[in-house]
Amino acid sequence: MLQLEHVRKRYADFQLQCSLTVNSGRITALIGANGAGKSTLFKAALGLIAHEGNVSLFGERIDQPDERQLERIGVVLADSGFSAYLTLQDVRRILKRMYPGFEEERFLTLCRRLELPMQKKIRTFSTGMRAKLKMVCALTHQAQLLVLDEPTAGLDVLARDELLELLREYMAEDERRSILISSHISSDLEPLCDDVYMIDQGTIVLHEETDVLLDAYGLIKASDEQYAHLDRRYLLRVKREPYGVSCLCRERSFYAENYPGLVIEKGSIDRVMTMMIRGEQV
Ligand SMILES: Nc1ncnc2c1ncn2[C@@H]1O[C@H](COP(=O)(O)OP(=O)(O)OP(=O)(O)O)[C@@H](O)[C@H]1O
Repeated sequence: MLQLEHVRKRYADFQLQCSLTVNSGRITALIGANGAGKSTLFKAALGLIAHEGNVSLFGERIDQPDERQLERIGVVLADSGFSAYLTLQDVRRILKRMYPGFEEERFLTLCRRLELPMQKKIRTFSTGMRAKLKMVCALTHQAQLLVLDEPTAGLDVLARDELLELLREYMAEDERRSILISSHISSDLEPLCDDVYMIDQGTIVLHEETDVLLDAYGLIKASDEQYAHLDRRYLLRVKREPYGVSCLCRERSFYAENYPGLVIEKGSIDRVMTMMIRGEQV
């Protein structure tokens, strides 16, 4: 559905250099700290910034998506939005002109469901209301692919939950749809996404299926002596701790079976991400 191959973008103090694939029917998450390069990757994928490397969208190599392709993508970007002087009635009219597939009824229903007032100017909207509006716009023109950069940024836990539910409903409606979504709140993405890409300083440091990450990865907490005897085959990162070392491993069950008494915690996106960035290569 969307493929980035060796995409490179250079700024004065930063370089993005990555490959990433969003497959049909999948929710793919891009996780990274502030400044890791998430927005730059999204902009490169959408042809909003010049870059090297290849981007394919809906099976076609593109420099910039054309109108026809854009109609098939629902986008939320950090710095996108409508003029603050418009109302949702205005937005409804604009979307109707922009998108042949605009679903007016769904737009109205979602605005009601998310308690977005039709008559008020957007400048009176709170941060959360603006975030909800962006999502409504992305969800109401029969897009096949959603590209969502931090769609839940600035939202409280209830509002985040509401938007994540909308994404689940969107996917349930058609099994060929896909989502690329970024966030630095990994608890939002863990139950939602099928694939996780972790990005650090412009480079993808890990790509894994979420199920594999949660089932097979683990965090070993070992004394120096225990560490000295550990089989290193599946150790990915190690970090010094007051009690000895913590190690990120794959094949958690291998260590559990072969080293009884060793403390091994289950993997989570946060734990894996922290170790991939802060830990040292084994
Ligand atoms: N137009 C630009 N000119 C120069 N540097 C830029 C530009 N846009 C982004 N950068 C730099 O690229 C790096 C990555 O920025 P980017 O916005 O992609 O990160 P991010 O992962 O989206 O961060 P955040 O989570 O804080 O939004 C940063 O160091 C940023 O300063």
